[in-house]
Amino acid sequence: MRGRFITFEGIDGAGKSTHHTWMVEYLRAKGHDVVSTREPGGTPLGEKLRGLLLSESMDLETEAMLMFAARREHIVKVIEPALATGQWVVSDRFTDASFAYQGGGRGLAKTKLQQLEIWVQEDLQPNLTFLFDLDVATATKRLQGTGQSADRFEQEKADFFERVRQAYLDRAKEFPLRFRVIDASLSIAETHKLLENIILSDC
Ligand SMILES: Nc1ncnc2c1ncn2[C@@H]1O[C@H](COP(=O)(O)OP(=O)(O)OP(=O)(O)O)[C@@H](O)[C@H]1O
Ligand SMILES: Cc1cn([C@H]2C[C@H](O)[C@@H](COP(=O)(O)O)O2)c(=O)[nH]c1=O
Repeated sequence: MRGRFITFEGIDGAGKSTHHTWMVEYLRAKGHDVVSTREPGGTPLGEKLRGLLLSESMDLETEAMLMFAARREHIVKVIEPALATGQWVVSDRFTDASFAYQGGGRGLAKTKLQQLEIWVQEDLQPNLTFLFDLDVATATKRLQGTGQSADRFEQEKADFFERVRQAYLDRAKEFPLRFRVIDASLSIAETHKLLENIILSDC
């Protein structure tokens, strides 16, 4: 049986990596064979592209195409082979991030993103996407609390993240069957309970 493909999305600092890590452990404890991965990244080439994307200044269309180039490598080398053998793939970000960041945040035309999506993904879509929705001020405070230096995206201003947040919410409205919007202001323990209930009823 084909595995399930679950993605985690949200603005930087919303908590998706925290919950992604928890979900991978939760599913493994339930006996699933889980591939834990992330974007940009997930393959040796994808991780090299991630290094460039998170640090080098570049043209917006170059940025979008590099995100999708890393994604193509990820799909062909990791995601599809895993799903085909019944493994579950749990990814910290996927294509919704391109619509939110390059589309909403930076203003790249949606039609261009849609063309890249069809080219790179063919018929592949996640079975389930968790969107961690949080106000920008709280997300920024959480990021500052980690004490880590900010990458090229995290250095963007609040209005950029307001647009990214709105683009994610628009995307969730467009694909209501796939998305579950999570109030990311809940405590970590409350969120995990919520995720557990969703997984038990959906999968
Ligand atoms: N529900 C929560 N309540 C309070 N703090 C939280 C919550 N979820 C995560 N955090 C904390 O917020 C910080 C950022 O969390 P995390 O790295 O998971 O965010 P993220 O959305 O993955 O960010 P990025 O996309 O930049 O990696 C961490 O210190 C984490 O412990
Ligand atoms: C997949 C993808 C990612 N991004 C941005 C969003 C984040 O700021 C970084 C990845 O870092 P994270 O903290 O590990 O989530 O990349 C993007 O702009 N477009 C994309 O398609």
